[in-house]
Amino acid sequence: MKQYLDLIRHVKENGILKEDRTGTGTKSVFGYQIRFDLNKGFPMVTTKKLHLKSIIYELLWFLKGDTNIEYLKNNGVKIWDAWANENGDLGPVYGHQWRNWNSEGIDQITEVINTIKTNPDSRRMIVTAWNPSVLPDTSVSFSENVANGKAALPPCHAFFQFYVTEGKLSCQLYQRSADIFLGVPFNIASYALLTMMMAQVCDLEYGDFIHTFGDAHIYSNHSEQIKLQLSREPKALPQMEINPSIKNIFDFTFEDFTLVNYNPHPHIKGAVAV
Ligand SMILES: Nc1nc(=O)c2c([nH]1)NC[C@@H]1CN(c3ccc(C(=O)N[C@@H](CCC(=O)O)C(=O)O)cc3)CN21
Ligand SMILES: O=c1ccn([C@H]2C[C@H](O)[C@@H](COP(=O)(O)O)O2)c(=O)[nH]1
Repeated sequence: MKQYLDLIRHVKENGILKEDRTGTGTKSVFGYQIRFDLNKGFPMVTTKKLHLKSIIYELLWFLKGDTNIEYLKNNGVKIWDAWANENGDLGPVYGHQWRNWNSEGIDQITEVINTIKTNPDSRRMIVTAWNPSVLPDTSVSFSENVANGKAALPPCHAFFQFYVTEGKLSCQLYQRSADIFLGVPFNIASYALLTMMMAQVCDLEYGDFIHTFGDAHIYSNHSEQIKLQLSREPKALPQMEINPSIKNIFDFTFEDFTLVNYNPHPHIKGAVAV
């Protein structure tokens, strides 16, 4: 995961100190891109141990169109707890926009798969979670926004596009805001996995995952953790094995994924900025 360590070094060396919504403070750059050839191993950060279970269940939860944390909780995933209301709702976040955009019945995932299969040269194979009509009012609480039909948080991984060439499927993500220590390792693995799942159900080989960043930041309370990661020697990438019999994107279950040869350095704790 040289690409991830290079991103960290780039922000450490070129980042500007910047205040942020959470009041934590960040070192930030605007605009950066990394690329992973999905045939060269599964892009899981190895300089700290990642909780793959949370990544897989979160992705399956997005694909279900679910926006209540109950499913995540039932599977031991806590990463969205801080933003949900007392009923576990987050408002119309990622899953809602992917499967039922703007509550208009537009299933962007089904539509993009149909286009990949029937018109792979299309330059319009896009899924957008960004929906200006449900952006939260930052002067009120997360739960008040949810009560008003708004999203608790606007999407960070906001917009992605597919591309087919030589029988391979690639995906590029635009992430408007990126927490380099906590969020980004999850986001890389999640979109790499989504690209591989999409390739399998469209009978295509794996291409690249390209990750484009807007505001890429290191929170001030993550600088020791980041330093520790840079001191560690990266390990070889693991491989992700996916049950080859699944041919419908909505049929995948947790048991269909097996990560092999993942030998990371130990986990590093860090507080999440809310
Ligand atoms: N500040 C911030 N950073 C984020 O990455 C983030 C948000 N907020 N808000 C919305 C989602 C939630 N995401 C999160 C939230 C928490 C962890 C986290 O605490 N990770 C720990 C524990 C992992 C686990 O329990 O599975 C980690 O060590 O990776 C990761 C991603 C990504 N997003
Ligand atoms: O998938 C995700 C979701 C969130 N983040 C980070 C990026 C920011 O640090 C916060 C969101 O705060 P905003 O003020 O809305 O930008 O969460 C992430 O890295 N990945």
